[in-house]
Amino acid sequence: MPDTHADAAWAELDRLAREPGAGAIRALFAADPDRAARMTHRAGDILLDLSRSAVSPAVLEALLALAEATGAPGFLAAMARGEAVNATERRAALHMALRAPEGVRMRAGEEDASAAVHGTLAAMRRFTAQVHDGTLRGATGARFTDVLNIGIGGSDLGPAMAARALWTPVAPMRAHYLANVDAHAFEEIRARLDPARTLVLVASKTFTTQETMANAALARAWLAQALGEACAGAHLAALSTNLEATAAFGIAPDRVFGFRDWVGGRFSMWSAIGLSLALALGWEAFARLLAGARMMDEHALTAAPGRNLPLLLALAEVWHVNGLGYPARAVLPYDERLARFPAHLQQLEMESLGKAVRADGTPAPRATGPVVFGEPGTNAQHSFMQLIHQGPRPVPVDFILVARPDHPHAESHRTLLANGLAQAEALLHGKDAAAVAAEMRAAGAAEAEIARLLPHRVFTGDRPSVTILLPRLDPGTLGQLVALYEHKVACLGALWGINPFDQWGVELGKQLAGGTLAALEGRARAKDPATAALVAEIGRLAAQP
Ligand SMILES: O=P(O)(O)OC[C@H]1O[C@](O)(CO)[C@@H](O)[C@@H]1O
Repeated sequence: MPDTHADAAWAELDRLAREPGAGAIRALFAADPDRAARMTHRAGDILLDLSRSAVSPAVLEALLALAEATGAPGFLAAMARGEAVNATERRAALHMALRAPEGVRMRAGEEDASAAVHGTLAAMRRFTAQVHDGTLRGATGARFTDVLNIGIGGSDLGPAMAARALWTPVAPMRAHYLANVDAHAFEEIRARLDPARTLVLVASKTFTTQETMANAALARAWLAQALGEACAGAHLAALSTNLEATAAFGIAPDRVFGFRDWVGGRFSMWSAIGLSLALALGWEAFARLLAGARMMDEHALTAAPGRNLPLLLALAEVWHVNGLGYPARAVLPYDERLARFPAHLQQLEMESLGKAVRADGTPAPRATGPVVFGEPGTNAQHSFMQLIHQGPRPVPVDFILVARPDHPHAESHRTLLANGLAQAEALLHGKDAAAVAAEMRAAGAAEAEIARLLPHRVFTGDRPSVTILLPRLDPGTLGQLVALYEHKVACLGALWGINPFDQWGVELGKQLAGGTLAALEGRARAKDPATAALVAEIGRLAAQP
């Protein structure tokens, strides 16, 4: 579609944003008693309630016109066709191939992506079975009980999140995740591990990431010291696209599980990067995770725009960010098992959408990805929710609720859900001055006291949220949930015209770290005066007894 169509769609959204009452959500409910039902959509096991978003029927129409004009649904289709949608790096973004069943053939350019994927899955499955049945053991003959995944960013966050969400005490192995180059993290994890029973996975797409290589060296030295130099290899495997580097690190080729450059780091938990999940949760669980994601892929690729969950989620974000100017969004899973889900989304969304330049190199004329942060409810309520209820700028919230718990404490679960539902209600309805005054009067407060506290106790309301409801948390529903957000990110890339699959913004700090390391080691002087002064002070403090 020519840009003029997109310009016209944006102009209509800008016009709607200037209308009095834009963003007034209670008025939308007042105007339409069926809004809750009308704005609730389902796909697979997922229910998405957009009724408490600030999207009005007119805004939705304009947003759908924008989706058509920017070719957002077509962008997902181009991804699935293996086109080089990652324009700056001239690559496909074919994570959908990682969860496509055998028989569905997907290509990345000339390459038969599906053949590569199923070859790796078969190798991962064999390896997992051999570890579980004891065919593959540690150097002392002990069975592996623990898997330590060493990786960072996309080589850590997705698997760490899913392991936390899905692990149960009856699972075949325990999984541990080491990401930070801060060796306090290594020391803390190794204190929990028996090297004789630990399988170490070095997870790095590039196999050059400084943090991961440093931690891998620490882990190998730990294994060598405990078991002998020659035995360390029996405890190591690699998950990477860089087979030369894994060989140089000394990992035997049959211990290397590969993937291709058309798998972006933050979309890679379905690839060999997910091996820790297969080991810790069992192959069936990993397969169900993939199948869940596949279900969402099919929905995203085939559902009409007005019923397409990832697209609708993306469109609501466009309205909140561009129409109403809300610069952040909070993600609140009301399920402790999803404690790392916000961290996964932080990378998925902010590394993908934190761009000020469009895919064609021109400046993005509008705001793009918002700040994303979150914590599990109810903990968040006793932390940053004050700002979300009463801060000057609304922060839309994604509430994620799970209907059925996997524990026997029904009352705790009802309390948890009641809190999540109540937060969404409080954000929407707020509490006006009359209600506050009446409440205080009923409690016997003096008029002067009411006047003094009234401004502090008023809630404006009309603060947007969306609610995602899962029937239960299991590999299938988690796969659907993660893929929902992956496709939302891709849709936003298309809507904003930015490339959601590159991440040049992380390069500069990496480059400068080399120079600052030289300064810390006394081999060079830091160029930046503030860094030079801090390096000197660090040296002085570190030398103190
Ligand atoms: O898997 P690798 O190559 O070690 O990279 C880890 C992470 O580093 C980044 O490239 C940048 O932080 C992420 O995109 C990626 O997930």
